[in-house]
Amino acid sequence: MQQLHVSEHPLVKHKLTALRATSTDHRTFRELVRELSMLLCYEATLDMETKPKQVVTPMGETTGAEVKETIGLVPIMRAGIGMTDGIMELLPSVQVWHIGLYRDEETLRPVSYYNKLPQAPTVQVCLVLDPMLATGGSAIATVNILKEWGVARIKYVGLLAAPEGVEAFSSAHPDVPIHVAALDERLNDIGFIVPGLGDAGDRMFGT
Ligand SMILES: O=P(O)(O)OC[C@H]1O[C@H](OP(=O)(O)OP(=O)(O)O)[C@H](O)[C@@H]1O
Ligand SMILES: O=c1cc[nH]c(=O)[nH]1
Ligand SMILES: [Mg+2]
Repeated sequence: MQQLHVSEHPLVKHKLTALRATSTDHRTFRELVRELSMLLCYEATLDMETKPKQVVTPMGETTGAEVKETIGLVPIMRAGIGMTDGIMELLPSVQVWHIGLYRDEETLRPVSYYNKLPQAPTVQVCLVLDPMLATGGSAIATVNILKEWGVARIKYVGLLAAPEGVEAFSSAHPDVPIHVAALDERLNDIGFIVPGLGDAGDRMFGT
């Protein structure tokens, strides 16, 4: 589990606690997901490559930096959509490529329903966005799609992970780092993360 990065940031812990609470309404839930996503993105992009860039200031000139890599956000619908907006504001010239997957309630296997990736990759780095890594099936399937597309570097950014999901994901994709706000205790018998936060998509969109 070397590729697992669990945030230690006090703000992440504070906001995640509010997110988990049953009493948190849909609007606040969305706002917290947005804020947590930005904080986690900051941590997940600490190793992003830059190149020197000259800048003229009112007081002179200096060498600054600009992000070198082209970055793609890959939100897994539906719940991953809630993580996209805030991160788009942080990252310059980002592209967003949606992937539609839902988890079959009986088998817990991901079912694909949307993928409009063009033939050749248009980004160098992809951040897969989905709040919940439960069995890991949805995240594994998405990274399979991105590797087949030809993306060189991929990271997963989520909010909560179950140990079972981390294990499965790390075995399938040992090269892909996982960035989350917390590693929870376990999955229950219907594949939900415990203590978790319930159904992320339903809480986000009020369904
Ligand atoms: O790790 P897994 O076992 O694959 O489970 C995680 C998936 O389940 C949830 O999506 P869901 O299927 O509920 O779809 P939704 O976002 O449309 O509600 C969640 O957002 C992940 O995509
Ligand atoms: O706990 C869980 C597991 C999968 N998907 C969710 O939204 N919540
Ligand atoms: Mg759901």
